[in-house]
Amino acid sequence: MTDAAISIRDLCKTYAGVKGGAPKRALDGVSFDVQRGSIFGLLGPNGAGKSTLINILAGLVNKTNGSATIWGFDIDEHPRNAKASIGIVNQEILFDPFFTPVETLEIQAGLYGVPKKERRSMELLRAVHLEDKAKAYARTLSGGMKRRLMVAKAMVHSPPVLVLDEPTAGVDIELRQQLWSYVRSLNDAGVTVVLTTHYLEEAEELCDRIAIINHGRVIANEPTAELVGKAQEKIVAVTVDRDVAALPRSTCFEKIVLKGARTLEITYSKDRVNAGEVLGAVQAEGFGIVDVSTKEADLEDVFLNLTRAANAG
Ligand SMILES: Nc1ncnc2c1ncn2[C@@H]1O[C@H](COP(=O)(O)OP(=O)(O)OP(=O)(O)O)[C@@H](O)[C@H]1O
Repeated sequence: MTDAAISIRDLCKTYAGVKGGAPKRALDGVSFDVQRGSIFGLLGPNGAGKSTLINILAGLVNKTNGSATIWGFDIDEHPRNAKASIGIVNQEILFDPFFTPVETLEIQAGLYGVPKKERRSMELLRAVHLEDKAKAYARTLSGGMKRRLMVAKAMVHSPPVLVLDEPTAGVDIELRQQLWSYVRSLNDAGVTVVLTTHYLEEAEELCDRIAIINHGRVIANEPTAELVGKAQEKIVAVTVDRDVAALPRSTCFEKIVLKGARTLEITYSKDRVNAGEVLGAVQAEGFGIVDVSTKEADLEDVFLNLTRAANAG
């Protein structure tokens, strides 16, 4: 029995080849835990295996090997309890366009066996800012509204774990912010959240911990701050005391470009040199330093470095 919200061990999935084609190994021994109460990010390039993993948790895809528990319930031994413990928002928008949002939620609650007096369809619609659309046909909702209805639909049975598979694809910035603030409020209320996203800044902003999956394998699984700290390349912008006629040279610099008459943008590898050495190299070329600013590495850098390294290895 594990205390994790989700616990995955050695999960493998091989899809049979279509029409005599080669079988496809989509998950190749994936293991990780999602702590209760956290927001966990699952990142990876297209085709990495994220949807396969989520569909196994949802009971929509049969795993080839390995095990998974949701809220302590093994998906093979206690599939009903495991399913009741998780709400999943899929990439595709799925609901009957002829039902209204409130009907959609009532039907979903019925499917999960939520008794009528425990249903909270209007409360959920209010939370996702769709109260005034409660009785409109779902087909008349905008893309962003449909997406938010999907989130409300995933929450009808009040699961302790909410999984969002690429929930903001095609959602504009304002609605995305609204969606995230709702996800945050659910998390504040104790719901464990797992999300897959291609928006790295978003994962960086929202997630406590991030796992990166590539070609069906986990290549990183760390607290967000540590993962971001892993980016090796740093950029420092240095403003010098006179116009730069010729760029200074040094083995400390990975790259140097002139930004305006007196500002140098220098990329350096922080596992090789430190900022002091970089500035010293500029001074050694006869420049006085007037101002300095650094750019922190973001997740995009880490992600590219890790996937590049994993692909090369
Ligand atoms: N039903 C299937 N039959 C055969 N191969 C499949 C099937 N579903 C997925 N795959 C393959 O398995 C691999 C993983 O796909 P999956 O959809 O899990 O990736 P993903 O990380 O979710 O990608 P994306 O972000 O594009 O959705 C891909 O190579 C995909 O082509």
